[in-house]
Amino acid sequence: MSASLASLSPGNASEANDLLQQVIDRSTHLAELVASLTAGTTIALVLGTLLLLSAFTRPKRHVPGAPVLGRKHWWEPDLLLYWRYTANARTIIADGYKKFKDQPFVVKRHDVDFNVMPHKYLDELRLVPNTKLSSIRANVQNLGHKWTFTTPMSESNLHFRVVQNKLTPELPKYLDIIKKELDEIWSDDIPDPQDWQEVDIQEMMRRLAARMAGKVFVGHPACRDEDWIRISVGFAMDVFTTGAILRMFPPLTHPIVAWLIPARYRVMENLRTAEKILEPLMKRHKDNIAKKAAGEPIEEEEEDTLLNWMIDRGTEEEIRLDRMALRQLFLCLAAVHTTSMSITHILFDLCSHPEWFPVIRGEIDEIYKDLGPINSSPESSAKNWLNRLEKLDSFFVESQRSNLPSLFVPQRIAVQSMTLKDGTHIPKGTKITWAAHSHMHDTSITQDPANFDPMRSYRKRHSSPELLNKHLASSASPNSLAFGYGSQACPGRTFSVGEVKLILVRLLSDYEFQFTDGTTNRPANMFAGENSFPDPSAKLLMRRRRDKSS
Ligand code: HEM
Repeated sequence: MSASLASLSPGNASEANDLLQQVIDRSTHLAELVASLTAGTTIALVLGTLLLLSAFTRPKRHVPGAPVLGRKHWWEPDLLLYWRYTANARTIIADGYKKFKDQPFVVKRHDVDFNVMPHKYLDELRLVPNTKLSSIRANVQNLGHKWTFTTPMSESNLHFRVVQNKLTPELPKYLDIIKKELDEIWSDDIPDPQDWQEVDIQEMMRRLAARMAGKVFVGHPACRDEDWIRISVGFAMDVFTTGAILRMFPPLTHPIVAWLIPARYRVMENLRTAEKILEPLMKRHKDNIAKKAAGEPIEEEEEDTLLNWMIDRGTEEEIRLDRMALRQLFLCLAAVHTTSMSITHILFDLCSHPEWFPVIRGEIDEIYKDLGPINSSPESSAKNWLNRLEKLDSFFVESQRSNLPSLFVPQRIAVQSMTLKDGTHIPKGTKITWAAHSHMHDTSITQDPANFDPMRSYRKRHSSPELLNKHLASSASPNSLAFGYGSQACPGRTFSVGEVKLILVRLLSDYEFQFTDGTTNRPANMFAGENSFPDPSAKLLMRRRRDKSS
């Protein structure tokens, strides 16, 4: 339009006036149109534009030659693939595994392309350090990175070191500690109904897992502080919700979408509350260090918590209050829901295969007869006692195989480009993963994989003396990927297996469970993208055991 105005000669003034009038009219219409837009429409328009832009500008990091899955027609834009993935990841991944299990393939999520690697590469990549292939970067990306304030987690691995170098080596001590705590707080969270009562077993288990983790992470009395329990459960939920909503929109839109997500404001509140609770604890510990150094007496011995270990060993930056608040809540995120979901899944699996209740209870009763109650003598330390629960251990393994929290385990981001022995190139920034669920349900790996067979690992362990310490619930092996694999596999796995067993021993010894509709039909797990979880609305009926004499 500016070009046509410039071409007018002075003699054509009336024509110019007409044209000018038209311009003014149109601008007025445009102004009226803009003025008539509601805030909602404006946001929708801006988001729509960014959505389209993102679809074409999003970085694509692929292992060269890897086919892209999830497209129904060659002309489909990537945007459709992203949405299809959110609703249908399970089918897309299973199809990909069937077609391409011996070569890398790509599935597209809104924010990232997953390069699904063949199983044969697991061992080659097993010991590659996090400076080259990073698990924490992959996790932080899943959690919404800067939009959920989790990015600093990828700058230090103090959270990993404290679990690996403090909690796990001192496991016997910490299991005894949490057993005592469990006994003291049990009746706060667990009802004792004489007749069938509907219970929200998932919420009950979240609270127990949060309390157990709290006892070890921050000690008493913080572990019993309702605010601490609330944020150690809530932080994960709020971060996941924020991350999941953000993932439904392309990265270019995140600066806008993030501000519209209520859960993100709760993440901020969780972090502030953690700082308030941790500040006096950190000060007390630092004061005590100073007193000890000066040879002065300290008023009260502190508990040997993971918090104190980190203060003693972390750099100034790592133990800054805001960083410590994030680190503690991240540890809760890693520890609480994973553990509580495992217990829920085991109970659901038992209720759908109730013939296993007497078998597991029989095992528990036998150990009682041999060792007495847990911690009643030097031989009955929690670790010794729980190690003897071989059938429960095997049930746990099968329950995990059937209910993996993520279809993709492990996940890594290539911090630098690397080339594998067979020449396969992984460009810097690529997200690689393994289709753990498909692999663990492959008939060449697991016989009759659709069958829930809880004694699979028990039979394997007892098939030869060399295998007795293999195939455990806490093992991270190429065919058992629930805890990841290699040097970055879950460092808290032996602790979490101990927690799960401690809680189940008490639940199964004292109570009966069944589904609310009286059937043995397990509520189907739910999926969002690659993540899977028990149906949040699923409850159980619970009552005190009637077949127990004392
Ligand atoms: C049944 C319960 C649990 C499950 C299924 C689970 C699963 C996992 C998985 C799959 C990973 C990633 C491993 C990899 O990429 O190779 C992981 C990492 C991790 N887990 Fe666990 N975990 C559980 C309990 C715990 C507990 C109780 C703690 C702490 C006491 C813990 C602390 C961690 C930490 C610190 C990481 C490393 C995070 C990172 O730096 O990337 N986990 N876990």
